[in-house]
Amino acid sequence: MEILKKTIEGIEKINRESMNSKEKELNSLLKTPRGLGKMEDLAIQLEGIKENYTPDKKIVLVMAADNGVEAEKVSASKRVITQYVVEAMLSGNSSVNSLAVSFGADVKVVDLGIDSEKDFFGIINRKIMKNGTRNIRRESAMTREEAVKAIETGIEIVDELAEKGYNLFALGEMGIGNTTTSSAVLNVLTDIPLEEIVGRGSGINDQTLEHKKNVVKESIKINDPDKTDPLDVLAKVGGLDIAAMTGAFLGCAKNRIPVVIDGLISGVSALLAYKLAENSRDYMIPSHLSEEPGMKWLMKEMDLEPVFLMNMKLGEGSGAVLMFPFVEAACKITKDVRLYPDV
Ligand SMILES: Cc1cc2ncn([C@H]3O[C@H](COP(=O)(O)O)[C@@H](O)[C@H]3O)c2cc1C
Ligand SMILES: O=C(O)c1cccnc1
Repeated sequence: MEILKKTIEGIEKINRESMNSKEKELNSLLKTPRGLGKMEDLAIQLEGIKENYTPDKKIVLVMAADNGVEAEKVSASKRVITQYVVEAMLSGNSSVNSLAVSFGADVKVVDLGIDSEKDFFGIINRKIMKNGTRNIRRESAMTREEAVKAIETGIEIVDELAEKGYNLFALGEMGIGNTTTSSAVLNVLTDIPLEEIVGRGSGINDQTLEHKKNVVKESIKINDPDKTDPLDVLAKVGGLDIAAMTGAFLGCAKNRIPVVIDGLISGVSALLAYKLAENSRDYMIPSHLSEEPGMKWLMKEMDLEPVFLMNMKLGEGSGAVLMFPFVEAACKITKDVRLYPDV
């Protein structure tokens, strides 16, 4: 708990003065006022995070773990798919790797609780629960201690990677069943009705969708999480993947590193980080509007606006990494564009 407490205390607001001077600089360029729209907002945000910021080393950090609720048949895929996809990621052959190569980013995967005895080559092994979380339809996913440990693991990993020079992060995940857990967390933390949140995840049919909504409803009823206590909500109906991403969002904010949000699960983790430390939102950059219905509500809740409408519904950080070239370009505007002449 000490690491989490210190991290929360260490997250500062981004620098208003630097942002104002960047805005002035952008307004002095040979273009229409605010002509570059959101690219200008991004340039201003990045300057507030760090003066003269430019991305040097870019990374998609994937938090992987299994979710006990998979036993309720809420996903189109079997539990074992978590490890198959993780193995593909580690050999450079999952969807996110394909995109990351184009955008010059590394991909690293953390095992928080993949239900497998395998020694995955190249993984960051930080297993907290050997077989993944417990089934939220029956009991708490984690104890509060386990949830805090997973958050703190996320923080520590960001610290280690920041030490190695990574200064632009995208946060993704892999864990069959995690659109169920993240929908449950979102439903408890907001007043948005379940009908508006629960979606098809990795591709379920109408009948399973109704079943999934019931599982979320019953899981919340059985665990009765305290909506005013984000850690209680996370521990009872969340997951290790969500917890570790929550920590990573906090860790990036503490290290003054910009961090891109991916889809629903990444977004729910961002929301948890925001609830734990309001200032952490200043360091977050939205990317795409996932097709999971909860995503648009989640963005509204955080007062963020996604940039891409790509019809993506995958996770892994695949939508977030698309934002990397935009971050790079935003940093260059005031370096490259001429000043407006005095005429
Ligand atoms: C082959 C495959 C690759 C994936 N990569 C990410 N996910 C995504 O799907 C899962 C969430 O959906 P649900 O809640 O329905 O299980 C997560 O693991 C997420 O990362 C995948 C899913 C599959 C099947
Ligand atoms: O929004 C997401 O991140 C998402 C959607 C479907 C499946 N997996 C992840």
